[in-house]
Amino acid sequence: MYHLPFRAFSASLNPFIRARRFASTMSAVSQFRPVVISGPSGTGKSTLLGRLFKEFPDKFGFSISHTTRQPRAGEQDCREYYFVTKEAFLDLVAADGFIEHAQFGGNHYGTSVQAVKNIAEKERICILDIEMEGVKQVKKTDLNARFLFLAPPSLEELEKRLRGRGTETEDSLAKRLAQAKNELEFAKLPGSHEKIVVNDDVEKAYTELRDWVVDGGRFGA
Ligand SMILES: Nc1ncnc2c1ncn2[C@@H]1O[C@H](COP(=O)(O)OP(=O)(O)OP(=O)(O)O)[C@@H](O)[C@H]1O
Repeated sequence: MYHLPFRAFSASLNPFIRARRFASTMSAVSQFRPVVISGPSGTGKSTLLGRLFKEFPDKFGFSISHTTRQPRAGEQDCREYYFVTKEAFLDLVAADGFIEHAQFGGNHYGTSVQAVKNIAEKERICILDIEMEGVKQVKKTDLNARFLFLAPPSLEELEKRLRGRGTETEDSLAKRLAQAKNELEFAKLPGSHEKIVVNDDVEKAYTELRDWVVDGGRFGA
Protein backbone atom coordinates (compact mmCIF):
# COMPACT_ATOMS: atom_id res chain seq x y z
CA MET A 1 0.00 0.00 0.00
CA TYR A 2 1.16 3.52 -0.79
CA HIS A 3 1.08 5.77 2.24
CA LEU A 4 1.22 9.53 2.37
CA PRO A 5 3.93 9.79 5.07
CA PHE A 6 6.11 7.49 2.99
CA ARG A 7 5.56 9.68 -0.06
CA ALA A 8 6.37 12.80 1.95
CA PHE A 9 9.47 11.10 3.33
CA SER A 10 10.75 9.88 -0.02
CA ALA A 11 10.26 13.33 -1.57
CA SER A 12 12.27 14.83 1.25
CA LEU A 13 15.28 12.71 0.30
CA ASN A 14 15.63 14.50 -3.00
CA PRO A 15 16.17 18.26 -2.64
CA PHE A 16 15.06 18.96 -6.20
CA ILE A 17 11.73 17.15 -5.79
CA ARG A 18 11.29 18.72 -2.37
CA ALA A 19 11.84 22.26 -3.73
CA ARG A 20 9.50 21.70 -6.66
CA ARG A 21 6.80 20.19 -4.45
CA PHE A 22 7.17 23.06 -1.96
CA ALA A 23 6.80 25.68 -4.71
CA SER A 24 3.75 23.99 -6.16
CA THR A 25 1.92 23.53 -2.83
CA MET A 26 2.73 27.10 -1.82
CA SER A 27 1.24 28.53 -4.97
CA ALA A 28 -1.76 26.18 -4.68
CA VAL A 29 -2.67 27.40 -1.18
CA SER A 30 -2.12 31.02 -2.12
CA GLN A 31 -4.57 30.65 -4.98
CA PHE A 32 -6.95 28.18 -3.31
CA ARG A 33 -6.88 29.41 0.27
CA PRO A 34 -8.29 26.95 2.81
CA VAL A 35 -11.24 28.21 4.85
CA VAL A 36 -11.47 27.34 8.53
CA ILE A 37 -14.99 27.31 9.92
CA SER A 38 -15.16 26.97 13.66
CA GLY A 39 -17.80 27.55 16.28
CA PRO A 40 -19.42 25.71 19.15
CA SER A 41 -20.96 22.32 18.54
CA GLY A 42 -24.58 22.75 17.50
CA THR A 43 -24.14 26.27 16.20
CA GLY A 44 -25.06 25.18 12.65
CA LYS A 45 -21.77 24.59 10.81
CA SER A 46 -22.86 21.38 9.09
CA THR A 47 -26.21 22.93 8.16
CA LEU A 48 -24.60 25.94 6.45
CA LEU A 49 -21.74 23.99 4.87
CA GLY A 50 -24.22 21.52 3.42
CA ARG A 51 -25.92 24.41 1.67
CA LEU A 52 -22.61 25.84 0.46
CA PHE A 53 -21.53 22.53 -1.08
CA LYS A 54 -24.91 22.16 -2.74
CA GLU A 55 -24.73 25.62 -4.27
CA PHE A 56 -21.09 25.19 -5.40
CA PRO A 57 -20.63 21.45 -6.00
CA ASP A 58 -17.22 21.77 -7.71
CA LYS A 59 -15.55 24.45 -5.65
CA PHE A 60 -14.91 22.95 -2.23
CA GLY A 61 -13.48 19.85 -0.65
CA PHE A 62 -12.81 18.29 2.72
CA SER A 63 -9.32 17.02 3.44
CA ILE A 64 -8.83 13.28 3.75
CA SER A 65 -7.91 12.19 7.28
CA HIS A 66 -5.24 9.72 8.34
CA THR A 67 -6.19 6.70 10.39
CA THR A 68 -4.45 3.67 11.81
CA ARG A 69 -7.65 1.60 11.78
CA GLN A 70 -8.11 -1.12 9.16
CA PRO A 71 -10.07 -0.21 6.01
CA ARG A 72 -13.65 -1.49 6.02
CA ALA A 73 -15.12 -3.29 3.01
CA GLY A 74 -15.38 -0.88 0.10
CA GLU A 75 -13.04 1.72 1.61
CA GLN A 76 -10.02 2.77 -0.43
CA ASP A 77 -6.70 4.22 0.62
CA CYS A 78 -6.46 7.95 -0.27
CA ARG A 79 -10.25 8.14 -0.74
CA GLU A 80 -12.05 7.64 2.59
CA TYR A 81 -8.81 7.87 4.59
CA TYR A 82 -5.07 7.66 4.28
CA PHE A 83 -4.72 4.27 5.96
CA VAL A 84 -1.35 4.20 7.70
CA THR A 85 0.51 2.10 10.22
CA LYS A 86 0.75 3.26 13.81
CA GLU A 87 4.48 3.77 13.29
CA ALA A 88 3.95 6.02 10.24
CA PHE A 89 1.25 7.93 12.11
CA LEU A 90 3.48 8.57 15.13
CA ASP A 91 6.35 9.62 12.84
CA LEU A 92 4.08 12.26 11.33
CA VAL A 93 3.02 13.40 14.82
CA ALA A 94 6.71 13.77 15.74
CA ALA A 95 7.36 15.73 12.53
CA ASP A 96 4.51 18.17 13.45
CA GLY A 97 2.65 17.04 10.35
CA PHE A 98 -0.83 17.12 11.91
CA ILE A 99 -3.19 20.03 12.43
CA GLU A 100 -5.08 17.91 14.91
CA HIS A 101 -5.08 14.29 15.90
CA ALA A 102 -6.83 12.13 18.44
CA GLN A 103 -7.29 8.56 19.54
CA PHE A 104 -10.66 6.78 19.52
CA GLY A 105 -11.25 3.17 20.37
CA GLY A 106 -7.55 2.31 20.20
CA ASN A 107 -7.02 3.87 16.75
CA HIS A 108 -5.38 7.15 15.81
CA TYR A 109 -7.05 9.72 13.54
CA GLY A 110 -5.71 13.03 12.29
CA THR A 111 -5.85 15.82 9.75
CA SER A 112 -2.46 16.49 8.20
CA VAL A 113 -1.20 19.77 6.83
CA GLN A 114 -0.31 17.99 3.59
CA ALA A 115 -3.85 16.60 3.20
CA VAL A 116 -5.15 20.18 3.21
CA LYS A 117 -2.57 21.21 0.62
CA ASN A 118 -3.60 18.26 -1.54
CA ILE A 119 -7.10 19.76 -1.87
CA ALA A 120 -5.63 23.08 -3.04
CA GLU A 121 -3.53 21.18 -5.56
CA LYS A 122 -6.77 19.79 -6.96
CA GLU A 123 -7.81 23.42 -7.45
CA ARG A 124 -10.46 23.33 -4.74
CA ILE A 125 -10.92 25.34 -1.58
CA CYS A 126 -10.41 23.09 1.43
CA ILE A 127 -12.99 23.63 4.15
CA LEU A 128 -11.81 22.78 7.64
CA ASP A 129 -14.60 22.38 10.19
CA ILE A 130 -12.53 22.30 13.38
CA GLU A 131 -12.48 23.30 17.02
CA MET A 132 -10.56 26.07 18.73
CA GLU A 133 -7.40 24.02 19.35
CA GLY A 134 -7.32 23.12 15.65
CA VAL A 135 -7.72 26.78 14.74
CA LYS A 136 -4.65 27.61 16.82
CA GLN A 137 -2.69 24.85 15.10
CA VAL A 138 -3.67 26.01 11.59
CA LYS A 139 -2.41 29.48 12.48
CA LYS A 140 1.05 27.99 13.09
CA THR A 141 1.23 26.47 9.59
CA ASP A 142 1.91 27.90 6.13
CA LEU A 143 -1.61 27.01 4.96
CA ASN A 144 -2.56 30.63 4.26
CA ALA A 145 -6.04 29.94 5.63
CA ARG A 146 -8.96 32.28 6.22
CA PHE A 147 -10.88 32.03 9.49
CA LEU A 148 -14.62 32.31 10.01
CA PHE A 149 -16.34 31.86 13.37
CA LEU A 150 -19.98 30.81 13.45
CA ALA A 151 -21.56 32.03 16.68
CA PRO A 152 -24.88 31.00 18.19
CA PRO A 153 -27.32 33.83 19.01
CA SER A 154 -26.95 32.85 22.70
CA LEU A 155 -25.94 29.91 24.87
CA GLU A 156 -29.63 29.30 25.65
CA GLU A 157 -30.44 28.99 21.94
CA LEU A 158 -27.41 26.73 21.45
CA GLU A 159 -28.66 24.40 24.17
CA LYS A 160 -32.09 24.36 22.54
CA ARG A 161 -30.60 23.39 19.17
CA LEU A 162 -28.43 20.66 20.65
CA ARG A 163 -31.43 19.23 22.49
CA GLY A 164 -33.55 19.58 19.34
CA ARG A 165 -30.99 17.67 17.28
CA GLY A 166 -31.57 14.70 19.56
CA THR A 167 -27.95 13.51 19.45
CA GLU A 168 -26.80 14.31 22.99
CA THR A 169 -26.99 12.76 26.43
CA GLU A 170 -27.14 15.10 29.46
CA ASP A 171 -23.46 14.42 29.97
CA SER A 172 -22.33 15.15 26.40
CA LEU A 173 -24.61 18.21 26.33
CA ALA A 174 -22.94 19.64 29.44
CA LYS A 175 -19.50 19.01 27.92
CA ARG A 176 -20.45 20.70 24.65
CA LEU A 177 -21.86 23.73 26.45
CA ALA A 178 -18.76 24.09 28.61
CA GLN A 179 -16.58 23.89 25.50
CA ALA A 180 -18.88 26.42 23.78
CA LYS A 181 -18.04 28.96 26.49
CA ASN A 182 -14.30 28.48 25.79
CA GLU A 183 -14.84 28.85 22.06
CA LEU A 184 -16.83 32.07 22.55
CA GLU A 185 -14.13 33.52 24.81
CA PHE A 186 -11.45 32.67 22.24
CA ALA A 187 -13.51 34.28 19.46
CA LYS A 188 -13.50 37.56 21.40
CA LEU A 189 -9.70 37.82 21.17
CA PRO A 190 -8.69 40.29 18.48
CA GLY A 191 -7.34 38.59 15.38
CA SER A 192 -8.64 35.12 16.24
CA HIS A 193 -10.99 35.16 13.23
CA GLU A 194 -11.39 37.41 10.21
CA LYS A 195 -15.15 37.05 10.08
CA ILE A 196 -17.83 36.32 12.66
CA VAL A 197 -21.28 35.26 11.53
CA VAL A 198 -24.11 34.91 14.05
CA ASN A 199 -26.39 32.05 13.08
CA ASP A 200 -29.68 33.55 14.17
CA ASP A 201 -31.82 33.42 11.06
CA VAL A 202 -30.48 30.60 8.88
CA GLU A 203 -31.12 32.39 5.54
CA LYS A 204 -29.39 35.54 6.69
CA ALA A 205 -26.46 33.61 8.20
CA TYR A 206 -26.02 31.51 5.06
CA THR A 207 -25.95 34.58 2.78
CA GLU A 208 -23.39 36.27 5.01
CA LEU A 209 -21.18 33.17 5.22
CA ARG A 210 -21.41 32.46 1.48
CA ASP A 211 -20.68 36.04 0.47
CA TRP A 212 -17.61 36.17 2.68
CA VAL A 213 -16.30 32.78 1.53
CA VAL A 214 -16.93 33.45 -2.18
CA ASP A 215 -15.64 37.01 -1.89
CA GLY A 216 -16.96 38.15 -5.26
CA GLY A 217 -15.45 35.06 -6.93
CA ARG A 218 -11.95 35.66 -5.55
CA PHE A 219 -12.30 33.28 -2.57
CA GLY A 220 -9.93 35.46 -0.58
CA ALA A 221 -7.00 35.14 -3.02
N1 LIG B 1 -30.36 29.28 12.23
C1 LIG B 1 -30.85 28.19 12.82
N2 LIG B 1 -31.99 28.27 13.53
C2 LIG B 1 -32.49 27.19 14.17
N3 LIG B 1 -31.93 25.97 14.16
C3 LIG B 1 -30.79 25.82 13.47
C4 LIG B 1 -30.17 26.91 12.76
N4 LIG B 1 -29.04 26.45 12.17
C5 LIG B 1 -28.95 25.14 12.49
N5 LIG B 1 -29.99 24.75 13.26
C6 LIG B 1 -30.23 23.41 13.84
O1 LIG B 1 -29.34 23.29 14.95
C7 LIG B 1 -28.87 21.94 15.09
C8 LIG B 1 -27.35 21.94 15.09
O2 LIG B 1 -26.86 22.27 13.78
P1 LIG B 1 -25.60 21.52 13.12
O3 LIG B 1 -25.70 20.05 13.35
O4 LIG B 1 -25.50 22.05 11.73
O5 LIG B 1 -24.43 22.12 14.06
P2 LIG B 1 -22.84 21.91 14.00
O6 LIG B 1 -22.24 23.23 14.34
O7 LIG B 1 -22.45 21.31 12.70
O8 LIG B 1 -22.60 20.90 15.17
P3 LIG B 1 -21.36 19.86 15.43
O9 LIG B 1 -20.13 20.71 15.55
O10 LIG B 1 -21.75 19.19 16.71
O11 LIG B 1 -21.33 18.93 14.25
C9 LIG B 1 -29.47 21.16 13.91
O12 LIG B 1 -30.58 20.42 14.39
C10 LIG B 1 -29.88 22.24 12.91
O13 LIG B 1 -30.98 21.84 12.12
